[in-house]
Formats: sequence, C-alpha cells, structure tokens
Amino acid sequence: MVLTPASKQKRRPRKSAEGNREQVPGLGSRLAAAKLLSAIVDRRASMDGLLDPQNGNPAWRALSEQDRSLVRAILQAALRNLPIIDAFIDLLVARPLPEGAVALRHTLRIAAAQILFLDIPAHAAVNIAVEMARGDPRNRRFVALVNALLRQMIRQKDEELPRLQSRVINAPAWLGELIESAYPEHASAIFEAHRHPPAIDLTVKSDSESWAARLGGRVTPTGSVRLGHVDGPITDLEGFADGEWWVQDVAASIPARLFGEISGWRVADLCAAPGGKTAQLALAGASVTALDFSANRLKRLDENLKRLKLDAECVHADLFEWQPGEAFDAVLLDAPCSSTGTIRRHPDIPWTKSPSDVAKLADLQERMLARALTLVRPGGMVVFSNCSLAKEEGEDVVSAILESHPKVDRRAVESALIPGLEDAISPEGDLRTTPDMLPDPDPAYAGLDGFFASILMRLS
Ligand SMILES: C[S@@+](CC[C@H](N)C(=O)[O-])C[C@H]1O[C@@H](n2cnc3c(N)ncnc32)[C@H](O)[C@@H]1O
Repeated sequence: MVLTPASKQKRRPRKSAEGNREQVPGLGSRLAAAKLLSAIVDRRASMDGLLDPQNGNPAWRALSEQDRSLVRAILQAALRNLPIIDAFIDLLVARPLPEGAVALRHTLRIAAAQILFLDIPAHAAVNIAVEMARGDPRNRRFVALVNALLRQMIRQKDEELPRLQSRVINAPAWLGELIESAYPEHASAIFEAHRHPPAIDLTVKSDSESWAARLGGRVTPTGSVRLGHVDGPITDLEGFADGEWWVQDVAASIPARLFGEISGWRVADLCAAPGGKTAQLALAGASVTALDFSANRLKRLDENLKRLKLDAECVHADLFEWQPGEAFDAVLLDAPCSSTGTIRRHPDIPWTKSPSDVAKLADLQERMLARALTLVRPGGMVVFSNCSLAKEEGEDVVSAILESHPKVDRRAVESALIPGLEDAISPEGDLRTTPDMLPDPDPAYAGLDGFFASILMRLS
C-alpha cells in the first residue's frame, strides 16, 4: 500500500490545541526529541552540547529524569538508523514528502525510531506522532498521512526492516562514500557496527582478570576489561572511586602502548585532556608532561589523575607556541580529528561533521605533527594518533610528513604489542582499527573505535 498526503483533513472538534497536548502522556518528550533531532540534523548542533545537564537545550533541561532517558534513547536510535528510517518512510509514500516538510519528516522519524528499534508500544508511538502533527500548524494537513503511514510501518516492519537493513547504506552520502572508498572490503560491516552502541571498556591499573570477575565483564585480548552492559552510573561501580580503572575504548588504549617499554623516559603528551593516555604513560613509569590548550579539559585531566593517584606535570598551552626547555625522549600526539571512528558512541557525528571538517583537520594535524617532531630528541619517537576513519586524517598525514621530512622514518607497529589486533597493522606498518573489528556473536561485546596510529622516529 502507498499513501498520499491529504491536503484537507476533517479535524476532531477540540477545546484548545495546547490544552489537549498537555493531556497526552508522552507528548512532551517526543516534541523535545523532534526538536533536538532537528537541531542536530538541520543545524549540525552536537548531541553532547544539546544534552548537557547545565547548558543544554532548554526543552531537554525542562524534562524529568525519566523523560530525559527516553529522549536520549529515541535520539540515539533515530541517529543510528536514520538512512534506514528514511528509506522506510519513502517506501510508504506514493509521492516523495514535500522538500520543505522538514518538521513532518522529523515527526515521522521520531515515531519510526520507537516503532522499529525501541521497546515502546508501537501504537502509543503512532498516537503521539498524530498528536504532534495535529498540534503543529505546519503538519496539520498531514495528520491522516502520519497515522496511516506509521500504522503501515508497524504492519510491514517484520518483512521490510531486514530487507532495508541489508540494502541501505547506513550513512549520509559524504560518509558513505568516504568509508566505501577507504574500506571497500568491509564497508558494510562498518555501517552495521555503527548501528550498535559500544561496549564499555576499562583500562585497569593491574589484574584485569580479577576486575573482570568483580565487575561481571570479560578481559579483551589487549588486556582491557569489557563490560557489555552497565546499570546506573559507571562512577558507582567498584574500583572507580579508588582509582583502580578508567573508561577507555580498547582502540584508544593502543597508541600509548606503541612506545614499548618507557619506564624512566621523559614523555610529552601534547593533546592530553581528558587524560586517558596520560594515565597510561604515567602508569608505565614515564615522567609525563601533559599539555592541552583547553583549561576546562585540563582541569578534568587533573581530577582524573588525582582519582587514579597518578602523576604528570600539567601544562596549559598551545602546542604551536609552547617552548619546553629540553627535548623529550618521546612525544604522543593524539590530535583533534573528525571523530568518525567513534560514531557508535556519538551517533550524531555523521550529521554534524562534513568533508570540509575532514580537510581542515587533516591540515591542522599535519602542522601539529611537524611541530611534535621538533620537540623530540634525535633518535626519539613520536606516536601520532587520532580516532578518525578518514585516511586523509591518518595515512595521508603521515605520507605527507615523510615526504617533507627526510630525517624522519616510520617504525612498524610490533604485533606483540597489540595481541588480538594483529590484523589492524597495515602493510605500511601503521595501526588502523575499524569498528567492525573484535567481532563477537553478542553485539554488546563486539567492536572497538576506529583509530589510526603511526610511529615516527626522528633520525639522529
Ligand atoms: C582527541 S582529544 C585528546 C584526548 C586525550 N589524548 C585522551 O586520551 O584523553 C584532543 C585534545 O587536543 C587539544 N588541543 C587541540 N588543539 C590544541 C593545541 N593547539 N594545543 C594544545 N592542545 C590542543 C584539545 O583541547 C583536546 O583536549
């Protein structure tokens, strides 16, 4: 069955639109979800910013705790599956929805996220979407369409959803092309991985086996503790307050290990905050200088190190201007990037980032890496890393630096340093992880962030 928009609807007699809206349970949270989805998709606002408890969107802050959790779940489900949801909507209409009917599409997307991906009674989701359309002057003429389309979606879900999931590229066009051209052999596995929330990985100070047993997790081949699910705040878990572990994705835990044995070395961590890698370097016995140009983020780093009872010299400075007295034995540059490797935990990224961000960040990274190489002693080592899937921000940056710096050489990543991730070493010897790696039959325990890391030696 296909549906056409009705231009004129018979409206139910009612006292007042607003009065009626207040009486519909669940309407406020869905209106907030549609508003936030629009801010992310139409205006590229970041989800973390919108959902910030202190400075976030007022519609979000006005909600109860319970409604906030619901809105977060709806938004995440919608963003993780947006191309699939849109394809389903388009399948059910005879003519494409009008280009300008943005509010209508968001209403449908919010309802579809609930119907297709969340454990919410589907008919309640439809009824609320109908009320949303009825209360919005832009959408009133589409009330019957919303009702019929979403009921049709419920009926066709079992048959159509698996078909769409296997056929639709689950990314906006720019990112779909980026991933398909960079990873032609496993692009569809990456798109599929992006549909699932990530496991929670902990880097433990020692004794992974015992912490995995205590926290109900598993030890990954790289030695992290992986939790498939956590009820309540992570900070309530045993060992957090005592500084026995910190949250760090398996992939993010690799770059700091690539130096090998660093006890007693002077190491600079140039983009350090909030400090996951600083903590690893300090725990490994290095004398660490942790630099960041964000005062707020550096404060978080300081708090994290205090909780972990680890030590580092913290420097608030711009790495382009900082003048340390003496060259370092090693430098870690975990550079700012498009974060396209972390889409599982930040599903807004495909909609808030663009190819021009990738290009700008790649240029910044190349300049940062050139600067990092001046801060290490001859014979010293620089590890360059970031959590982007774009080769422009990883492999291409390193190629450009090697071409312009004859006194710099690449050292291949040693497979012994990354047990279980040997396949992530590229033919050139760099580390390249993608979210479909570390597969597991249970998606709650599968995957890791997309990361790039390369080891560069400054020749004497
Ligand atoms: C990807 S984050 C680093 C994450 C960190 N390495 C960790 O493992 O927790 C990038 C950091 O670079 C910092 N940054 C960006 N440009 C900088 C600059 N020019 N000088 C110093 N820090 C900078 C940002 O403030 C941000 O904290």
